Amino acid sequence: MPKAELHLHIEGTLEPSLAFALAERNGVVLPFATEEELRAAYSFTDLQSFLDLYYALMAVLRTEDDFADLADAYLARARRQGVRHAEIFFDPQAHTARGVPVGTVVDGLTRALDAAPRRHGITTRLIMCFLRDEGPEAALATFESARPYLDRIAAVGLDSAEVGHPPAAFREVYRRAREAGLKCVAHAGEEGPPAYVWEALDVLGVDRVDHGVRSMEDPELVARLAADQVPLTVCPLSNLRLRVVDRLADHPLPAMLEAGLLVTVNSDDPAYFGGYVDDNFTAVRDALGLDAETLRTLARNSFRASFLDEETRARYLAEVDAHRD
Ligand SMILES: Nc1ncnc2[nH]cnc12
Ligand SMILES: [Zn+2]
Repeated sequence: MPKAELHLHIEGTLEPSLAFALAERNGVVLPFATEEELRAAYSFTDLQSFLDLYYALMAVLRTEDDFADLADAYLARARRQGVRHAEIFFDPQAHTARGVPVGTVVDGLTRALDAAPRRHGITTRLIMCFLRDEGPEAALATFESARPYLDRIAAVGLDSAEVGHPPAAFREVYRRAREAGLKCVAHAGEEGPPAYVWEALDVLGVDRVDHGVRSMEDPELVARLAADQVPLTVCPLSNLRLRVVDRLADHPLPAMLEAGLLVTVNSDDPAYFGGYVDDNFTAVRDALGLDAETLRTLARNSFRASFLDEETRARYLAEVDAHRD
């Protein structure tokens, strides 16, 4: 099924094999002797336990080539999963903190993204995320340091440790982003309460909410999201691995669809969570008993919720309608 992926951290596509290859290339010593040892650490109790490993492993990403190789490897895999369009997050602060300039990151990623239509048959957008646990001043400094690259960036986002870091503090950086013509998204309602989703909508003015699954605890919020058809980028295998849900069979995805929300299915950090986007489609189909029409709705939603121009969006939607299993 043709689909768009709208919630994908490029750093979360760093597979153990590439991590070890880049460690070797850059002379970085990892605190794991083998790929098996590293994989054994992929047992998470919550978001923070994942983030600790996610940031640690980024030590191997140092040069423009590293970022280009990382993105190209993701795009090759994504195409095999039916992805025709990808809107890709990156975390500049996770790299500048280690002395890697934002320009190195953007140049490497855009080298792979620019080649993607002809190399992989995938169109892309780039979304620059701020690390909410680093605070609003650091986000502002990051935004200003990225100004020379904004013509290659479609949107800003907000990620990292959610609880205790509500969206409202980031009002000014989102105002500047919108003023610069960028779209706005934010992680909210993953581990954080519905109040954070309200703030993302009303204070930051986001065009999409990333995750948003805890919105289901607040009927008024559900009504608002449905009325405005605010897209939610849901990541089922991520929610399972980070213990947002105990079992995939308990996932609120069917209730979200039932409530008329514009829901999409995505992979978040596929190298860590046991599956790329089509694996997420298959997992929810099997665990939640979703039928073929519902899966097609999810694929249609992914293009409807994208930042594509209308003409390209219509072309992809026609591909979904023409698709036969
Ligand atoms: N699921 C997630 N939530 C918040 N920040 C993240 N960074 C990478 N993956 C994330
Ligand atoms: Zn995410």
